[in-house]
Amino acid sequence: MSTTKRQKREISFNDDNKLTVKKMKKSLTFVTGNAKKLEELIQILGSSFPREIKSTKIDLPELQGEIEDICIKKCLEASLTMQGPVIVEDTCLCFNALKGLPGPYIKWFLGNLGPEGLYKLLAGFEDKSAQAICTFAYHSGVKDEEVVLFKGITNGDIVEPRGVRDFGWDPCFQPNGYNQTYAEMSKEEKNKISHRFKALDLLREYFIQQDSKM
Ligand SMILES: O=P(O)(O)OP(=O)(O)OP(=O)(O)OC[C@H]1O[C@@H](n2cnc3c(O)ncnc32)[C@H](O)[C@@H]1O
Ligand SMILES: [Mg+2]
Repeated sequence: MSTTKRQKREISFNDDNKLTVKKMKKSLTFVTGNAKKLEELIQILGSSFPREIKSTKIDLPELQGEIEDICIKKCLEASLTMQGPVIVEDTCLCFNALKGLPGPYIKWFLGNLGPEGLYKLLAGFEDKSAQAICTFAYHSGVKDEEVVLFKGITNGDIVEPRGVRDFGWDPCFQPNGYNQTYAEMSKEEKNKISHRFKALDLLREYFIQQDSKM
């Protein structure tokens, strides 16, 4: 094993003058311009996650294209900027009646139309169903290593906005099997079923396995 991959250890003497060796968590930087995403990530991963999460607020450029390509490019950009292990995330809201649009362009639709406008976009369609898709991308920071993707999807309907307005399109997304929008649910409840939770669950498993090999 190369020394760069070996887990750092903290060596100290305890009260009885015995030598203790504590494994130090390796860090992982979440690069995002969105404070709400970071807040949810911290709540979902909790303190048992094997890496220490750091964050840097950078609004990375997002190229047009398929979700996977957008995430891979965004992640490589972040890795180059940070020169170390990074994760980035891209969230899409895909209306089935519109064949998946706005999809990755939801930020611009939301910014211009607001949750009301998103609901009205589907006025002419009977099908109000939508998919909330969260894709996390990880890069180790090591040149030539590949980006790893983790995707979570929650299905639901686009409804007339209800609930608090503190995070994006939450007021107009009602997950299947619930009569509350994401914005009407408590944060704990949203974080148990959300697109972000599902993606982070896969990411958590990946790091538990990776770090247990060290
Ligand atoms: O820097 P990044 O991580 O890219 O943050 P961003 O705010 O630019 O985020 P995206 O590019 O992924 O665009 C997704 C849009 O959807 C919004 N959004 C993301 N996750 C959401 C969630 O769980 N509920 C409601 N709105 C969400 C977010 O505020 C953006 O307007
Ligand atoms: Mg963005």
